[in-house]
Amino acid sequence: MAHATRVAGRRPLIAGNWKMNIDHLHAIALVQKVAWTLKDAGHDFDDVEVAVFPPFTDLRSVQSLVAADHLHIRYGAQDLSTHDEGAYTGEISGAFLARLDCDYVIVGHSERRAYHHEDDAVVAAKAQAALRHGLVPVICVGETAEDLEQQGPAAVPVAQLAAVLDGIADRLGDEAAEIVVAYEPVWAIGSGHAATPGQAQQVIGRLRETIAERLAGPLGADRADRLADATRILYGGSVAVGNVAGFLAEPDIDGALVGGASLDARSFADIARFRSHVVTARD
Ligand SMILES: O=C(CO)COP(=O)(O)O
Repeated sequence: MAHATRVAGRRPLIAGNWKMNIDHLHAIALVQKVAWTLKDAGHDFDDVEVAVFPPFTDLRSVQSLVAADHLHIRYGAQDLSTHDEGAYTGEISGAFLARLDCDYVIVGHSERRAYHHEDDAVVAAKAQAALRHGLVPVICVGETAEDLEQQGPAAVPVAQLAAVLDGIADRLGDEAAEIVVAYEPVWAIGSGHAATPGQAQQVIGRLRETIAERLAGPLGADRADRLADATRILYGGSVAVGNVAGFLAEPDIDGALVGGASLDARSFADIARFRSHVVTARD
């Protein structure tokens, strides 16, 4: 499938993953400031969606603020349990996240894969759990520096995505089911060395093809193609005000998953306003 131009239906998504930063009191201030900064700048939230992913303990505060002030900021959690309820100490059910009006939940972030030993089967089960509760899973994939050296850039992210798709294909038969994919090369996360837009486009183009190829069997080629065209695929890894527009100028890149720069209201708002940036350097 060739994707020369961005499909009109894919609304860009600028997502801020706060990781284990910002307690619930600071969360209110940060979300308010992001919302006000964007409102003052005339941001069109229907044109570019903005979402934050605070720690679990912040979600209730964010929910209350967003509802009370009618903010257009969307939000989600950084993780969820594979289980729905029961004796799983310390776990958080997707049902609870849905009750807090979360739209999204991140699954398979490389930090969870590395520090909590989550393998593809666990990530697939988490994506399943998200869809079970009407949450959109933001499925993270990406290669380490070692993978890159040994297998090139696309092999590991493609295999990771294929494994998750196999686990959720039965749920994606439903036309309403939605997923978001985030390509985050591990070597680019928190390093200050982002991939180039061209590198990211190359892998993300392959990820889009993988959706079409992998789901053609279970869903039929037409539905698989439609889903591949409709799925938003984000780039993450040292996204900053100065580089975001270059990524979004690529045909298959539909947004950014921002870590460090999402903790500062001004930076995150400026990233969300990428349409007002001039793209100067292209590789
Ligand atoms: O891991 C990330 C987002 O999920 C990216 O983090 P940085 O933007 O800090 O590199």
